[in-house]
Amino acid sequence: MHWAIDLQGLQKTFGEKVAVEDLTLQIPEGSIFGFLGPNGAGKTTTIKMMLGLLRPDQGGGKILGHDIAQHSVALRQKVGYVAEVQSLYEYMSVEGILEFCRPFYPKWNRQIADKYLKFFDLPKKQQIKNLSKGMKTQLALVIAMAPEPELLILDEPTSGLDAINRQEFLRIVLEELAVQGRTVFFSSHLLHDVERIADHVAIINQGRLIEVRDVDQLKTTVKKIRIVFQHEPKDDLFSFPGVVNVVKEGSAYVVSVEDNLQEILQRFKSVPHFTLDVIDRNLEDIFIEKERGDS
Ligand SMILES: Nc1ncnc2c1ncn2[C@@H]1O[C@H](COP(=O)(O)OP(=O)(O)OP(=O)(O)O)[C@@H](O)[C@H]1O
Repeated sequence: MHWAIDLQGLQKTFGEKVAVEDLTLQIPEGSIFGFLGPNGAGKTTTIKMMLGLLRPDQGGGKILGHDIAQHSVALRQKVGYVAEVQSLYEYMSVEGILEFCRPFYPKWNRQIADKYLKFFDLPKKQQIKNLSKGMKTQLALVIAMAPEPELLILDEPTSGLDAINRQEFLRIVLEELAVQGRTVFFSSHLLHDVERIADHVAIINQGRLIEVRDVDQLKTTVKKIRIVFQHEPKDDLFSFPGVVNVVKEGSAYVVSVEDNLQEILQRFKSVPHFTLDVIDRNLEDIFIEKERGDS
């Protein structure tokens, strides 16, 4: 397996605050990877360490095979990055900044830049300082896409965009990059966006990686079973690998399952019951449960 991103024990502390703690994460080439977490979880700090913009206190890693500590130009030319807050030269015009960026990238593709300028309807002559926040994000994406990056890193890419532009933005990420087998790493706290486009997802909270999952697997094997028994079941009914949480809601037991779904269903079905329902847990449920530390 080739890893596009291979991070080993990354750690960063600001004063007393451990922003990222012993983070190890490997992301296969060609995946669309959603990096989920609430505000202050450590997403931006992780991304900045990946890009060599922040030096880790401990640990290290490789991006597209390049050591992150080396700040290599070759790596920068292969990675597109859209920051959470855009720091573009405000005095330049839209076309001016594209001309400015072009010489840094041997693979800069003018047709791609033009295509997205048109697509987002960005005014070429407009000064950057007069663009809205969403337009700046769109321009940053144009700049990140034009060099045909092997890896695109997006930090909360949709936060400044309205709903329609968000959809379009995500569609581009999917159509242009995923189809070509490039890797996309994007952070978000919007579960819905992540669920729609990511094939893998990691959840980070308080600097710690809580979970890394395959989204399809998550959707097929991670379920809740809601069951109303005819008689109170024996305690050991729920002691089975894959059962991660059991909550009593009125007369029903709601059992969170992460593995061995079929076996667990058989087990429950063999006990006299009135009703048994299998309920999907979407990322949001899982995320909230993990946040609370329920499971
Ligand atoms: N330069 C800094 N100096 C001090 N503390 C910092 C610095 N950068 C980040 N932090 C702290 O580290 C923690 C992680 O911040 P980070 O920006 O990585 O989170 P995030 O997940 O990207 O959050 P958000 O979604 O709000 O952008 C926060 O508690 C933040 O206050």
